[in-house]
Parts: sequence; C-alpha cells; structure tokens
Amino acid sequence: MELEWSYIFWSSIIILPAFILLITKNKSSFSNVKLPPGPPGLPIVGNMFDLAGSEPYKKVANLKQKYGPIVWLKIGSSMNTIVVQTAQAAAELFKNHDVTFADRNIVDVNLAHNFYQVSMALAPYGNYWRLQRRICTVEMFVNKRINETVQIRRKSMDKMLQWIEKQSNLENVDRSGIEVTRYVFLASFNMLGNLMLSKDLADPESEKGSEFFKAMTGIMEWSGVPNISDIFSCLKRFDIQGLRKKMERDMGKAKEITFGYLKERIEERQKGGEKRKDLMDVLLDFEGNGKDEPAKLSEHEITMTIMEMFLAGTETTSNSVEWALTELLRNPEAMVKVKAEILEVVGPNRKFEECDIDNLPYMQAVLKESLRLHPPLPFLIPRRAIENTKFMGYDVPKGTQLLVNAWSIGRDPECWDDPFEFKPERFLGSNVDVKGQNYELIPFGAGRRMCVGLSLGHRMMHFAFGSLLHEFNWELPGNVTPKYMNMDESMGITARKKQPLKVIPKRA
Ligand code: HEM
Repeated sequence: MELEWSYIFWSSIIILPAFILLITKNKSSFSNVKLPPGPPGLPIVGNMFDLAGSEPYKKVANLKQKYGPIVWLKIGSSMNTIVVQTAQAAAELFKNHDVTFADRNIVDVNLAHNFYQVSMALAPYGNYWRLQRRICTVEMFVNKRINETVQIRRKSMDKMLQWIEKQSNLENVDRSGIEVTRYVFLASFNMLGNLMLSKDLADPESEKGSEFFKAMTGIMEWSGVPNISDIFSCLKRFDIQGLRKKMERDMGKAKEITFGYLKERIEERQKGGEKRKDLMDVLLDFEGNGKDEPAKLSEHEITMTIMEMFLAGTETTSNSVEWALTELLRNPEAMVKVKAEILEVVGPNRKFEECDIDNLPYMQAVLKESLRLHPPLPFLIPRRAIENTKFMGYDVPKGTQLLVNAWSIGRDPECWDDPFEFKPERFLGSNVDVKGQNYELIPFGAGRRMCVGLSLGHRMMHFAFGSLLHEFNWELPGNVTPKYMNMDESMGITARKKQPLKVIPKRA
C-alpha cells in the first residue's frame, strides 16, 4: 500500500503545472455555489491525503469534529466527494435524496471487460438495474428461495468444519493457530458456487475450481487498491500501477472459466438434461418483453452477473465472521454467554442448523454489535449524484461522489452510549436492526441501492458463526493476549483485519 501512495505522490509532483491551470479554471465555475464545509486541499492533489492510508474512513471520521455531519473533499484534480458522517445526515440522505444519489461511481478497474456495463452494483439507476435486482431477488434472495436451498449451505458448512477439524489435529496448531477466516471464505464461496452453478468451486482437488478461485481473489484485491488513474483521469491511459492490466487478466480468466460452465450447461440443456434451478438456469430461462428490457440475456451478461455475486457475497461474509470472533476473544464474558446460549438451544448432540438462528438473541446481538464497530464496507459502495442538488443546505454538483461513512455512523455518540465499547447487550430488547430502517446501523446500506443479498448474507454469516462456536472452543495462541490483540484494519474490497485472526480450535 505504501508503494501505491508513493506512486501517487510522485506522479502528482510531475504533473503539477498542467493542473494549476485546471484548478484556476474550475474555481471560477464554482464561484456561485455553496459547497459543504471541508478541509482546504493542497494544490493539485486536493484532499487526497485526507483519504490516504489503510483506514481512510477513520481519518475522515476525525474531520466530523471540525466540519460537522457532512464533509466536502476534492480528490486530485476532479473527483468532488461528499462524505456523510452521522446517522442524522444518513437519515436525511436515505429519506429525501436517495434517488438523486442512486447512481454509482465508476472507477478505472471497473472498465475491464466492460464489467461496469453489466454489473448490478455499478449499473446506473434505471431499467437494466431494476431488471437485475428483480431477477436476483425473486429467484435467489426471497426467504422462500433461501429456505429451499438450506441443504446446499449445510453441505458447504460440513466441509468447512471437516477442514478445520483436520487442521486442528496438525502438530504445530497449538502454537500458531489457524487463519479461521480462510475457511469461512471458502465455505461462503462454495455456498454461492452451489447456488449459482451447482458446483463446489473452492475444492482444493478441482483444478478448474482452484484457478477460478485464484482469479476471483485477484479481482477482489485489484478492486480495493487506490488507483492514481481515478484521481487524475488524464493518467488513465498509462495505467501507472498496472491495476487495469491485472484486472483484465484475472477477470478474463474468471470469465473464461464461467463461460466454459455456461457452455457446458447450454449443451446439457440441449441434450434434454434435467434443470437445476440454480442462478445459471434462471438467467438462461429469462424472457423479457424486448422493449424496456432485453428479450434474452446475453452470454456476457449471464457470465458477469454470476461472477459479481461471488465478488459481492464472499469476503463481506467471511470478514463479518472474523471480526465477530475477534471481538468475542477480546471479551471473554460475551464468549461465555454466547456459548452458553448456543449450548442451551442446540445442545451437544446435534449440529447447529440455520433454523436455530431465530432462537439465539444473544448471538444475533453479538453479530450486530460487531457489524456496528466493523462494517465490512465502511463507505458502503460509493454513489454518484445524478443531477445538481441541494443537500442539507449545501449545493452538490452533478457527478459528485458520495461516501456514506458507516464506520463513523456506527460510533455516532448521538445514537450510541459508550460508542467505542463492545456491548452486545445494547441490542437485547431493542428493535434496532441491520435491515436498512435504522440509519444508525447500516452495514448493508439503506435505500434503493442497499445490499440485494442481505437475507442470504445474513443467513450465511449467522450459520457459519454459530457452527464455529458450537463445534469448537476457540483460544488465542500463547503469545497473544486479548488486551493486546492487533485491531488495525486494512482497506481492500472490504475492511479486513490487518493481521488475520489466528486461533486454536479445540473440539467443544
Ligand atoms: C455480511 C454480508 C454482506 C454485507 C455486509 C454486504 C454489504 C453490502 C453493502 C454495504 C452494499 C452497498 C449498499 C449501498 O450502497 O447502500 C451492498 C451491495 C450489494 N450486495 Fe451485499 N453484503 C453482504 C452480502 C452479500 C451477498 C451474499 C450478496 C449476493 C450473493 C450481495 C450482493 C450485493 C449486490 C449485488 C450489491 C449491489 C446492490 C445495488 O447496487 O443495487 N451482498 N452489500
């Protein structure tokens, strides 16, 4: 990451003269508008350094004291940015300006393989986006469909528990522990692989599966690196950090493999093979009206939609579980309580099942509290103003990028007592939930663009977390004490634990 920022810094110095001219020009066109308050930027780079580093949402949250609930930043030469920092400002946004900010900001790596043209998460607010959301919601994410696919998740969870069991018997595990998130990541990947393609793609024994997995993790990595091409658009064509090239390569590989699966499926169907009712079949069966929606989805659209679900649903889920387990290890009393609750409800003689989740209010409170403190997407997914607008008394020009600082909102002292403390009890007997109605707790976002996979992600996260706690007792390696655990974060596609959690599983 340090290397990326030094690239940005030196490139900025080199192109200084051209931008002095540009800034002078821009100033005059903004002279009549009342922009939100924000720190003065530096020439050329603007407020780039206010967002630099591995935890930009924390840096920006610190600006709240001085500038209030919304902050204006100009990143580089042209990226106007507004950051929403409090629950009250988020309420104003989602209740009264949701449509105005319903477009997405497209960054350079999104151009690879024209991903931005077919992605639901990046699509402009319009007919194609509506169509994609409708298909995915009806066919994958309504509770009825999620309940029908419970066995698929059971199978992936069993595999995960077996992998961990195997690791726990290895010799040196007692000293170093295992990276538990890796297994949750693989299990989430397989759950989604089965829901979409009826395949276990994270199977170490499948060569094609491993290749796909590698390419997808590459895509996630390149999506999370700050890119100078986004800050200085004139540098796009040089691709100084090589990110677009890497994205083209890995997305190309993942696309090729998914496309191969699609071809196989088409042939299978032509031979009269049985339908599987996974997302691939649903997308192949789609028939639109041919007017405001396509009559059929193209092979490119089907391939990319499937890939996108992996991108959106894997790391978000495993990251949520990692933070919740980390918080429990730092708070042994909460660990004792949650284990006792699970033991009482599930008992020692059977597996943890998805249907147990509703009967475990304390476990649910632990996950909510962890998501409050560690939202996997601390800025949600950046939005973009569709038109010039007035927001909270200020002018916001069309095209402005909007970041919702869910990290800062989760610590808003106006809404939370002891906002920095981990206290799951605060949610017991409270109606505050993560479903987009309570603007002080928005790890899945809110409004029209909120997470379309919420119900599934919610279910997978609780299922994995409950299963890990039910099957094993978790201990920190001898050289790590709860008090001194490293809690630093590092922003990639999600805000991960900078030092991955290493824990020792002991059969419960
Ligand atoms: C714990 C798990 C998850 C978390 C915390 C999470 C969080 C989020 C957030 C914060 C957004 C942006 C919302 C906004 O801009 O207001 C989002 C969007 C999205 N999520 Fe999730 N997500 C999770 C799981 C999933 C899963 C399992 C899937 C699908 C398999 C999924 C698919 C999507 C898609 C497609 C979007 C874009 C929606 C749009 O732009 O209309 N997510 N998610």
